[in-house]
Amino acid sequence: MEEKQVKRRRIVLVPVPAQGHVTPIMQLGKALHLKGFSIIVVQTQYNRVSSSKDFSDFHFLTIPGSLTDSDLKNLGALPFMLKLNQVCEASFKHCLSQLLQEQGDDDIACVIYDEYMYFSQSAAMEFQLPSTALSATAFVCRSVLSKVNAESFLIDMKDPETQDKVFPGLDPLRYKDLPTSAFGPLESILKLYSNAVNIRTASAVIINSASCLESSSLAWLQRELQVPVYPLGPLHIAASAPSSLIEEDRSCIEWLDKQKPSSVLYISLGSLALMQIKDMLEMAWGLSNSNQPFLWVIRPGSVAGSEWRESLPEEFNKLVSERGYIVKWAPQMEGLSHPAVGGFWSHCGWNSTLESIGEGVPMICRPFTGDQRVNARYLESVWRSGVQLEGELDKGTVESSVKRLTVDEEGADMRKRAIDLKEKLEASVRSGGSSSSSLEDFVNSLKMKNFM
Ligand SMILES: O=c1ccn([C@@H]2O[C@H](COP(=O)(O)OP(=O)(O)O[C@H]3O[C@H](CO)[C@@H](O)[C@H](O)[C@H]3O)[C@@H](O)[C@H]2O)c(=O)[nH]1
Repeated sequence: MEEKQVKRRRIVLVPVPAQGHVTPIMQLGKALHLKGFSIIVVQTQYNRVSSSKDFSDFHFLTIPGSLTDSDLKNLGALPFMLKLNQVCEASFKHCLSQLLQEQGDDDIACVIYDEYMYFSQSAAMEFQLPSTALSATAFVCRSVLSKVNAESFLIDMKDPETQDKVFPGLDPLRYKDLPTSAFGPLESILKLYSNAVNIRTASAVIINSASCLESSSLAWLQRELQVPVYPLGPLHIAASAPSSLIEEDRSCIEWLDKQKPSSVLYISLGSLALMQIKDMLEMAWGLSNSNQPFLWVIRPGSVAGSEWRESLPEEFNKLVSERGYIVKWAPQMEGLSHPAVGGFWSHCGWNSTLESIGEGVPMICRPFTGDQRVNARYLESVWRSGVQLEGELDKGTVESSVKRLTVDEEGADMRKRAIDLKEKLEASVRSGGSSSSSLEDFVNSLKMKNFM
């Protein structure tokens, strides 16, 4: 007898073309696919996820973005995002209209877009399709974007006296911890923030965090945003979906296999951070003096000036061959879950933060920009599973913080707290946990006709 094919309703995903944003939206896609939806990923031609075996059931479409080579070379990340929003709206509308012609408007359950791809929301509205914004940051960062008037905040920040003060209502965050960006001019920051704050016009908001990590910020958002807020994180535990845009060097896992349990410091600064050679040398010497083994991800283009290898002293190269391992890109999740890894030196991007907490690994926090300072402050002062390095980087501080994390009693205490958080996060995505129930609620809301 012929098996009757059950028709799946479709969900359209619109990722930002950058690793830290692609990762959570693809994990969300995987989680929703497991709930019975068919997934269409609409990407621009910049930085695309490929339809690997992990996404063989997903359908991938590309919309033209029409940015010039000079735009791509010269625009910083924020002006790039603003421009992308201008140039993609028409092509996305065309794409949606074609999808609707194929099967009828009842068939698309929702357009889920990264909050910085806000052109998707106006396109969805034109076709009267429900839309949901995905926020790839912590609840507290999302609430900062809504609570802080960016214009007056940036003026206050010009006064050096203000920087160390706690921002009213955001304790323990200080002015200097709030998300500013080194990526673009003031004007772009204000525009992008104010557009992203328009998240209220979406039908709902999904956030990649869990209530056990930051319950009061979640409660504030649920009160203030006036649209349903679904905390579904950590998405990487809810649904594994490897979506690396850069080729992973798996040889580092073999190297980790040969190291002692909890001895290695894993160092990675995510997909965007740019490091100065001066800081890199201080790190190298501090690591050298700490006597701990290390696995260091040095992504091409992540060090200002291409001659970093030549800038390293010969002794450091010797040290790397004896006690360290350098790769261009690692399978990070596998690395963090490896028994040899005892600590993580991170820029505190939100994915890395969740992945580290999710594996019970304590952190050395050296944030660069944007939300990373908020995450670092929370890791040190709220979750108490990290130490933050502030001010000028020098080899003495690097050495002592590596020892604090991997050798001292303080590191063992941080590890205990990190493991406690890991257990709570795992419980939140298990059936009946807060994030798992929230996913059920979101899926049920998609079945209702009035979800708009
Ligand atoms: O060798 C590596 C290094 C990183 N990763 C992965 O790359 C992702 C990096 O994401 P994240 O830690 O969030 O850093 P960024 O790439 O810097 O992410 C941007 O986007 C994030 C989400 O909005 C923000 O929190 C950050 O501040 C912003 O810089 C993570 O999933 C890592 O597992 C690898 O797989 N291999």
